[in-house]
Amino acid sequence: PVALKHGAHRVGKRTDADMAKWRSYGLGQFIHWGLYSILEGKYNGKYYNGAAEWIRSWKEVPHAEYDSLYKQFNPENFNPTQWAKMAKQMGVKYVTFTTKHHDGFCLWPSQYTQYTVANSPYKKDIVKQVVDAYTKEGIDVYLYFSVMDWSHPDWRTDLKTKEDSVAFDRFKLFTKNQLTELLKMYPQTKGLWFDGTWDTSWKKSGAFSDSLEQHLKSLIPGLIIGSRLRADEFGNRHNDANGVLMGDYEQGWERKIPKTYADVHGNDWDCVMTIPENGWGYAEKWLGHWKTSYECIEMTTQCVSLGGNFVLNFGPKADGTFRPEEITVAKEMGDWMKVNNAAIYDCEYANCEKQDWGYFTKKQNDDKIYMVVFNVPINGSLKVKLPKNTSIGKASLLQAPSTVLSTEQLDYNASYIQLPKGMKPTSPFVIVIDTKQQSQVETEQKAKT
Ligand SMILES: C[C@@H]1N[C@@H](C(=O)NCc2ccccc2)[C@H](O)[C@@H]1O
Repeated sequence: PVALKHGAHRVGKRTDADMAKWRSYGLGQFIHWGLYSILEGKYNGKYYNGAAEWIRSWKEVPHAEYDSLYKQFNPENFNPTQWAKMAKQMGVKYVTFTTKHHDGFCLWPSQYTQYTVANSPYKKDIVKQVVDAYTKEGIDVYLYFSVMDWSHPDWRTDLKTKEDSVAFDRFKLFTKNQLTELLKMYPQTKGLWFDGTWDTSWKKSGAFSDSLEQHLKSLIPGLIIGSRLRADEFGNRHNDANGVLMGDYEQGWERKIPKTYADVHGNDWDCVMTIPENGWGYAEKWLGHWKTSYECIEMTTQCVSLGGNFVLNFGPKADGTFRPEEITVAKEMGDWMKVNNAAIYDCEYANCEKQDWGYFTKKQNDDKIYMVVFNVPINGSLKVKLPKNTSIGKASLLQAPSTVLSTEQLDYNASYIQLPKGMKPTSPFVIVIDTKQQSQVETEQKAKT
């Protein structure tokens, strides 16, 4: 292995209680809200076909125009309690909220810049209101922070000259100061979700990113920070020069989901996902397909079945309200989670091979296995293959525990589960199976002879 001073400081998953809590979440909410929400993905009557929160980078938008949008920011319908209650009903266990996106506008009254909500007509501290309201609903709060800051004169995409390095040193101190004040002002923060760290300037700042991470963790012990913050001293990101993941979980799954367990390399990970095809900030027009609650339920299940968390994004309008499509997705997911959350919360990879009818999840610290069924074969019987020497003890419906399902054993680790005759599922449902090991089976069979 390569001798590294600023690579990963741990091999394998964190084993502390704070990380165990993170690992148990299953479902989270992302919220992207900022000045881009005012433009709604369009400018001068033309629609931007990129991600709406990137509209400042569109050639049609003069930077000075964009940067003066803060003078209009006054979300009169912003009601953080309503936001938190919608999230609670949806069944999310944590929220990740944009404190500062790439445009550099701060939704908290930072003392290190004038470009903040304190200087908008709204004036009040939005981050505080979100942190307090979600914490009150029992939802853990994580803060999104973009290192890349298009508004800051000292931001550099690369460090080509001495001047670049002198400026970027000032920028790094500014970044450290802002993050320090965020953790001091909002000590309930459970973790930081970093973004905007792909440029060469940051790849050349591996040692700084390492000391910054350690500094932040000294302010809030147990703080959870993903792999997107760090670079090692050779400019490697996510995995260091020895292929070891830096940070507490892998943050590479943006708008994509791993196909197999092998793809997650034994790491903790989250998948962050948009309801439209792309775009995190509010856009008046959603281009292409946007996801139904059914698709979001399947993605949540898929992520939990591979040991990760699914974090679904909501982009409120500039006035603080959510669009109907997002309200509907939250409501319908919540209705499903109300009945089926046992297969999502505190669950992990079941180490069973994927089968056509849906996904396996397994209760952490327990042998209970859940089958979340999305596809019922025409003959109404589900073929279930379990790990070697493992067979079904009892199969029952999560939503009707007294309904025991008839199972026909094919061999030690395969069975057919027959659905009850009259059962006509109209939404994904969960079968709970108590497993038994082959040695148990043999004992029972011997007892019979
Ligand atoms: C969470 C999202 N990340 C921001 C972004 O710039 N994504 C572009 C990107 C896409 C894939 C890997 C790294 C970066 C988007 O604007 C959202 O904030």
